[in-house]
Amino acid sequence: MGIWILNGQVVEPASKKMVQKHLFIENGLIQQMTDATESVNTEGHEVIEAKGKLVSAGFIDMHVHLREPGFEYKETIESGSRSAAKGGFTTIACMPNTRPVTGDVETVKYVLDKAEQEAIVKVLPYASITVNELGRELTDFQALAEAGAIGFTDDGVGVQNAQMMKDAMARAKQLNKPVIAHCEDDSLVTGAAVTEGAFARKHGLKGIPNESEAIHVGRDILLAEATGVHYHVCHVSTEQSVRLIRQAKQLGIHVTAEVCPHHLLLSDEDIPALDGNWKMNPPLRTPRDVEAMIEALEDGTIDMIVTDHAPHSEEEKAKGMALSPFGIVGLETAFPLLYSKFVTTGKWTLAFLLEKMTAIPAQVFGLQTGVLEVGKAADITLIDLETTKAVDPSTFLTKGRNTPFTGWELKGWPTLTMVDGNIVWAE
Ligand SMILES: NC(=O)N[C@@H](CC(=O)O)C(=O)O
Ligand SMILES: [Zn+2]
Repeated sequence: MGIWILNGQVVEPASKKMVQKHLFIENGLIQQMTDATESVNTEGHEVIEAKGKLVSAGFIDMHVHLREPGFEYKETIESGSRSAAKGGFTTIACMPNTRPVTGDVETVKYVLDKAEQEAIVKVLPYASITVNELGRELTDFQALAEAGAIGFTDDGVGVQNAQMMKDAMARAKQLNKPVIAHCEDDSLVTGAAVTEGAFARKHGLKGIPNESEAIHVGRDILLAEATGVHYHVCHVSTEQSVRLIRQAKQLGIHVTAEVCPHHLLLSDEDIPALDGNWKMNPPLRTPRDVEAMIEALEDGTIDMIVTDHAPHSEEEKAKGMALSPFGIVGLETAFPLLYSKFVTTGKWTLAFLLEKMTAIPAQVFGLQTGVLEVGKAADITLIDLETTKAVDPSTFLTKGRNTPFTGWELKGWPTLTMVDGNIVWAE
C-alpha cells in the first residue's frame, strides 16, 4: 500500500512558484508528482488530503544537541527526535558534547544504535575533534569516520590551539570530512553571559566581545585555505565573522556557515531581564549584528539555517543569566518564527526560506535528501500556513522549556512529518 498526498501546495524549485500537486509515495520513495488538475487513482492506498497545506521536503538541521549519552534529564535521542519531527525536521545532526563526549568509536556506535532503535527522524552524529573536547589531543578521525561520524567538531567550546586545529583540518581533509567549528577564543571571553552592548552596560555586566568569535573565524579560514578542508562555521553571530566569511568565499576557500533563528530575530536590546531563557552561546548580539546576519543569509555568505537546539532543565535555567548554562531550544519554533517574521512580511519568499532549511544543507553536507523529487526519499513535511498559534512551551515534545519566544503569535505550524514514507508525527 502506498500513500497519496493530495492537493498540497508545492514550491517548484525552478520557477519558485507555488503549484498544487498530488504526490504518490511507496517503498519509502516519492514515486510520482502530478499536477493537481490531473485525476489520480487512489484505490487501495492511504490518502492524505493536504488542500491548503504546504508540502515541503523535510527540514534538515545540522546543529542539534540531543544530550545522550549522559544528560538524559535534558533530552534523549528519542525526545529530541520527536521534537524535531514536530518541528518539521526529518534529518538532524547531533553534537558530540555528551557525557562521555562522542569522541570514540564506542560512543558513536551507541548514538547510532540508539537512534536506530528510538529516533523517529534521521540522526547523523558528529564526533569531537579532541579527546573529551579538552583541546589537548586529537581523536582517531579515521576510526570515527568509519564508525559513521559525518564530521568533526568540539561544539560547545572553541579549539584554542591553532596547530591543533590545523592538524585536525589536515586529517579531516584526507578523509573528505568537514570540520565544523564553534568559534570562541577563551582568552577574550571572561566568564561573561551576554554580549558587549546596551544590555551589558545597563546591568553593569562584563560582555562577550564580537572578536572572541571572529578571531577564530579568521584564523580558521587561513587554516582551511592552507589545508583545503571543508570548513563550516557554527552559529555565526557577528558582523566581523560575516565580513571574513564573505571575503573567504570570494577567494574560493571552501568555507560554509550557518545561522540560528534567534540571531536573525533578537538582539541584546530585546532581553527583558536577567533571565536564563535569554542566555545562549554565542549570545544575542547588537541590532547591527542582527542586520548583518540577515544580509549575509540573503547574499549567500551564510548558507543555511540551523537551530542549535540546546535543551536544559528548568532547574538549571532558573539559576538566571549569570549562573544558568548557555542554550535555548529551537526545533519546534524555527519554521513558524522565520515564516511569520520574514515570509508573511514579504521580506523573503517561501522558496528562499525553504531552501535554507532543506536543499542547501543537503547540498553542503552531501545528504541524499532535502528536495521533493521523484525517486528521492519521502522525507516530507506538511505545514499549515494559515492558523495562528502562540508559542507554548508546555506543549513541546522536547524536554527543554528554555525558550525566549514564549507567547509569540505565529503562523506556519507543521501538521504532519514523514520519514522514508512513514508518518512519524501528526498533529
Ligand atoms: N549554544 C549553546 O548555548 N549551548 C550549547 C553549546 C553550543 O552550541 O555552543 C549547549 O550544548 O548547550
Ligand atoms: Zn556552539
